[in-house]
Amino acid sequence: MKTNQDTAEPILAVENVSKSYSGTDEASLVLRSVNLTVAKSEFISIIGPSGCGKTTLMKICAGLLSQTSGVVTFAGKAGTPPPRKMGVVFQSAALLPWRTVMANILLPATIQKANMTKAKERARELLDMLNLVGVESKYPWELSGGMQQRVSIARSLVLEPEVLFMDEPFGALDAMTREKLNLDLQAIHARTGATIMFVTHNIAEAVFLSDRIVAMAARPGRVADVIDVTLDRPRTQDSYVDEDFREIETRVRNSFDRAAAS
Ligand SMILES: Nc1ncnc2c1ncn2[C@@H]1O[C@H](COP(=O)(O)OP(=O)(O)OP(=O)(O)O)[C@@H](O)[C@H]1O
Repeated sequence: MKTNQDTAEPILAVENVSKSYSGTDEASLVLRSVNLTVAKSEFISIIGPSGCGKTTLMKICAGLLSQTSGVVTFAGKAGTPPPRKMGVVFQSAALLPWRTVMANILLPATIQKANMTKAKERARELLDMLNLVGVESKYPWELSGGMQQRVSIARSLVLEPEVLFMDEPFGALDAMTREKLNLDLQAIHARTGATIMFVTHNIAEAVFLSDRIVAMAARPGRVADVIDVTLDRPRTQDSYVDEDFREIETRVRNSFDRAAAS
C-alpha cells in the first residue's frame, strides 16, 4: 500500500537518533534509535505519554538540541534546517511585550536582515490569514491568549519557512479557540505548502491536522507506531463526527494506550 510518505520527496530524515541528557548507559537514554522520514509538505504529528521525548525529538530536528548519536538530514544533506528555512512555535507565545504585533511578526526578518519590504508584505498577508487585521499596532499584553498565539504563528511564518516545528502550540488555549486555530492552521498548511512537525497530547487534534501520526513509547522514547490519516482535505468541524475520522481516532488511541503501557 502506498503511504503519504511514499508519494512525496523527503525533506527531513532522522536516522538512528539516540539522546541522553546525562551518562552513556542504556538507562540514561531519553530517545533510543529513532528513525523517521518526513515528506515535503507533509503534516506530521507526534503523540505519546508525558516524558516520552516528543519535545526532545522535535528540538533535535530543529537543531535546538544535539543528539547523542545518529544523524538528522535536511533536504538530503546531513544537518538540521538552517534558521532561515524553519519556524518554531511553542506552547507559550513568547512575544516581546515592548514591541507591537507588527514588530513582533517582523522580528525574524529583522534578526536575519531579510528584505524588509518583502517581509512587511508577507506580514500583512499573514495578518489577513490569521484574522489579525486591526491589531497590528497593539501590544501583546492587549491581546487574548488565542490572539497572542496567532501572532506567534505569524512570526514563525514571516520568512516563508520550509519547515515549521510546533510544540503543543494550542495546549494552553480553550477548546473553542483551539478548534478555530486548527482550522486556520490547516488553511495555512494548504496555502504555504510548508512541512509541519506538530507535537500534541490531543488525539482528535492530531487526526484533524495530520497526514501521518507518530505514536511514541517511553523509557526510552522510541517510535511505537505510525498511522496514516487518509481523510480527504479540507477537513471541517463536521469531520470530527465522521465514521472514518472516529475509526482513525480509535486506532491512534489504541496505539497511544499500547505505547503508554509498554
Ligand atoms: N534539559 C534536560 N535535562 C535533563 N533531562 C531532560 C531535559 N529535558 C527533558 N529531560 C527529560 O527527558 C525526558 C523527555 O522529555 P521531553 O520533554 O522531551 O518529553 P515530552 O514527551 O515532550 O513530555 P511532555 O509530554 O510532558 O511535554 C523526560 O524524562 C525529561 O525529564
